[in-house]
This record gives sequence, structure tokens and C-alpha cells, in this order.
Amino acid sequence: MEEGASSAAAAAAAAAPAREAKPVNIIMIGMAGSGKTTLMQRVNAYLHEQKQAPYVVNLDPAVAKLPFQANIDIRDTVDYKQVMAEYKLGPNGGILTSLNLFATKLDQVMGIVDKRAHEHKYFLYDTPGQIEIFTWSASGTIITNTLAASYPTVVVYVVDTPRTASPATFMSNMMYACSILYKTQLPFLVAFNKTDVVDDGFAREWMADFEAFQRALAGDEESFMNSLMNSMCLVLDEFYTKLRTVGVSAMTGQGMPELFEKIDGAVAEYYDEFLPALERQIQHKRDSERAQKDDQLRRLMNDLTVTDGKEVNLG
Ligand SMILES: Nc1nc2c(ncn2[C@@H]2O[C@H](COP(=O)(O)OP(=O)(O)OP(=O)(O)O)[C@@H](O)[C@H]2O)c(=O)[nH]1
Repeated sequence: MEEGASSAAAAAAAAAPAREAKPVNIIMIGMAGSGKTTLMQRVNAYLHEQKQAPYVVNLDPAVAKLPFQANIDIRDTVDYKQVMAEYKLGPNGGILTSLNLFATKLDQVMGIVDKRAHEHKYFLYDTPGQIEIFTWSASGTIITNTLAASYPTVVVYVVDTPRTASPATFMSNMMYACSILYKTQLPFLVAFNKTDVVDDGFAREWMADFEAFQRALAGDEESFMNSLMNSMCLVLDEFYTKLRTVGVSAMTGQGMPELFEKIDGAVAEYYDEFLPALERQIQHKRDSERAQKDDQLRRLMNDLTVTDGKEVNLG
């Protein structure tokens, strides 16, 4: 029995494509102005230099001008301004509806991704600056879940380092990062961007030592916000211990090799933790559906009283 199971597992492992053969999806998420698009451009250029041209997907319907050539561009499928006019929506409603319309064509996108999967090691996805539209919408969830079900997928959360140098904005940004991590459950990496302007050393220190963060807070005047943050930093301490971070500059290209080292670590987490958990979830769903069907069948059989093998009493 055991031998049979292990040979079946070995056969399954042999049939599954090797980890290295599968491309990696990198989804850039971040607050407006954090530098997602510039970082996409930098990563794109870096990968070209490494002779690993990525496949680039733009999921921001409202971006006016892209500094790189996108292989798939949401703007080719939906006209954001027309959507706003047609459905009488404001800018955010327009982006959300455009994303919803795009999600209805996701099977076609996945068809293209599958076709290109053997040609590119990395697939890069730029998302709208209105972060909540992507992270908390049904269409954003459908897109990330669909990508993650097929290929290793990593979320890169881009932070505007100079704008998070005050304890209050740092804490807000980290709480947002934490909520996205727990929402998507995907391997996650925080990229402290714009390190050409402000080094991310302060952030690393605050994450490693909450007393250092509390000392920084103590410099600010006493307020309800400060005491709230004092308690919150203890909560986030657990989140920081598991968090991958890297300092980068999309402007100068500083930190690109380190970014990809961390992405490799996140991909390993995808295979070692995310995928087995996903498979367990799928198995659990199948088991409970089967149990439900068996239960319904048992009830039906109980209701059908068969007498002497011929007559069926439905009463
Ligand atoms: N100094 C510096 N500026 C940067 C860096 N990355 C981006 N910027 C600047 O930050 C601004 C915003 O960059 P974008 O790439 O448009 O940011 P975004 O997150 O895509 O913005 P949205 O599309 O509005 O969400 C631009 O003026 C960029 O030139 C960086 O590493 N260093």
C-alpha cells in the first residue's frame, strides 16, 4: 500500500513540470505615487539586461502614458473614459468597472499567458494606484487567485520610503501591507522604493526593534493616535518577523539583484507553503461536496422503502 502510494507520488512529481520550468507572476501593488510603474520599467530593463525579457501586463486602465511597452494592456480591451461616461461613474467607479469588464475576459488572458509561459521566466503586472480598487474588489481577487492557481505568484508591495519616514505614515502603510498579505495569503515582499532619496535603514530598524519605533513615536507630541500606534506596533511585531523586505530605487536601479533574491525566496514559499495549502483547500472542498452528495443519497435511500424487492413506497 505504502509502496503504491509512494510510486504514485513519484509519478505525479515526474509528470508535474519542474519548478524552474514555470514562469513567475510578479504583481506590483502600492499606494498612488509609490513608484509602481517606474519600478516596473526598472525591473523590465534589468531583466532585459539579464537576457530574461519579461512578459508585461498593464492592469491600470487609467494610466495616461506607460514608460514601457506592455504585451497585454487593459486599455486595449476597455476604454476607461468611455466606461465612466456610459455608466455615469466617477474616476474610481470607472477604474473598478473597467477592471470588472477586463476580469470577464480573464480566460482569454490566461490562454495567452499559458501560450507564452515557456518563453518568459517572469510575468510582470502593474496595478491601479487606487490600491483598494485592486486589492479589495472581486475582480482584483479573481485576477490574483486565477494567476496564483496556475503559476507561482508573488505580490511586491511598493512603498514610497521618503513619505513613510514619519512613524504615523509608516505604521499606516505597514497595516495596509499586513491586511493585503492576510487577504491574498500570497508570498509577499515589501519593496522600500526611492532609496536614492531616503535610505530604508530607519524602516528596517523599526521593524526589527519595536522599542526603536516607540522611541521615534515618543519624539512626536502625545496624542490618541500615538498611544494607538504604540499598541499597534506590538501587534505588527509578529507580522514583521515573517516579512520579506528590500530597499530599491526605481530611479537608479539600486537593489535590483537583492529584489530578485527576495523574489526567489517568495517563489520557494509559494511551492512549499501556498501551493500545498491551496491543494488542501481544494481537497477539503471536494471531500465536503462528496460527503454532502453521499448524505443526500443516504437520505434518499432511507426515504425509499423497498418492499420485497419490487414495490417502492415513496410515502
Ligand atoms: N527619486 C525617485 N523618484 C521615483 C522613484 N520611483 C518613482 N519615482 C517618482 O515617483 C513618482 C511616481 O512614480 P510612478 O511610477 O508614476 O508611481 P505609481 O505608483 O505608478 O503611481 P500611480 O500610477 O499614480 O499609482 C514619479 O515622479 C517618479 O519619477 C525612485 O526610485 N526614486
